[in-house]
Amino acid sequence: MKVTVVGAGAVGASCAEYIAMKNFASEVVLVDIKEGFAEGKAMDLMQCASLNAFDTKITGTTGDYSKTAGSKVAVITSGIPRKPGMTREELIGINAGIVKEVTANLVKHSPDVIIIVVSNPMDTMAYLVHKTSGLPKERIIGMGGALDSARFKYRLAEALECPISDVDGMVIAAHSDTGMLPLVSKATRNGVPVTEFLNDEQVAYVTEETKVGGATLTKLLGTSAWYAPGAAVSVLVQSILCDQKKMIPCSLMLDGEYGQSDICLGVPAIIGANGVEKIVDITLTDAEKAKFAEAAQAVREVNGDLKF
Ligand SMILES: NC(=O)C1=CN([C@@H]2O[C@H](COP(=O)(O)OP(=O)(O)OC[C@H]3O[C@@H](n4cnc5c(N)ncnc54)[C@H](O)[C@@H]3O)[C@@H](O)[C@H]2O)C=CC1
Ligand SMILES: O=C([O-])CC(=O)C(=O)O
Repeated sequence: MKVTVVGAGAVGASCAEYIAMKNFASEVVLVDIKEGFAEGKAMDLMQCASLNAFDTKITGTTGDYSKTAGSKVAVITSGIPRKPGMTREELIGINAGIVKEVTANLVKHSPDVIIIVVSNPMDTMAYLVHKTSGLPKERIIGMGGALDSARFKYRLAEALECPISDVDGMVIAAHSDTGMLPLVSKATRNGVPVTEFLNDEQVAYVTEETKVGGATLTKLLGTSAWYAPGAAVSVLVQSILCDQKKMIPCSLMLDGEYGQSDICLGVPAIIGANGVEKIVDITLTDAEKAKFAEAAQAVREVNGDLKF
């Protein structure tokens, strides 16, 4: 099955690389606006095929969306990343126009496509795709929670001084420095609540470092991260293409779930061949419910800046 990745920059190329390396897609089409850039990235990646033993065909195009026709999944990574000191929300002015235009081109050539939105501010960009694409809500997925949960597990394992594979945990709510909600109450080390091992100070450190995970990397790198974002997208794409029905937190259009409507926010969902197969309603503590509502309010304000 064919996957399109729009934006052949840092995140887009990483998405294409991880998808190809996992060898579950027949073709990945990279699209970029910069002349020759997607073609070059595709060629470089294809020259890894014999070295890394994958058969996925990777092609590139400068803006010719006819090459994306019949895509099962399209990933939108086009747009600018933040620089140190910026918030994701500050990217809305440039990225909204790009995401809207790219969405229209994708849907024109692949009316049955499932869109994964990566460009920031992601929750608002996912909302924009809902409002402008005409696609059913099951076929629009914002990627944030998969990445934020991976960062949560990284920080938990660091605090617990244990392998990351011993740790489980999930981050929901907004993909923003203040609106992320790492669910400490549900995080475990081999099934045992992490709160049995970590004191309040350690828990507060893990929570805060998780929330600013993207900002920390942006400060270190001078631009935002790409390896873990690409890997997180590849997990979502694989769950769709292979109908794995994994439970993954994603930014989805809510219609009463978690007390919210007409907003995209990170919630756990079953992701399979049809896209979003079910939003999973989990029990939150009162404090978590309050934080979820606070995050929703902040995202709603950013959504208010959109012009359709
Ligand atoms: N949701 C998430 O978890 C994450 C989101 N991001 C976001 O992903 C986006 C991309 O980040 P990077 O790849 O680091 O940026 P980048 O600058 O390396 O790549 C972006 C690419 O988009 C292309 N582009 C711009 N306008 C286009 C258009 N109209 N059509 C096709 N291509 C176009 C550019 O030419 C560039 O190659 C940013 O908005 C960033 O904030 C990044 C990491 C994680
Ligand atoms: O931090 C950023 O701007 C990019 C992003 O969303 C992330 O890495 O989580």
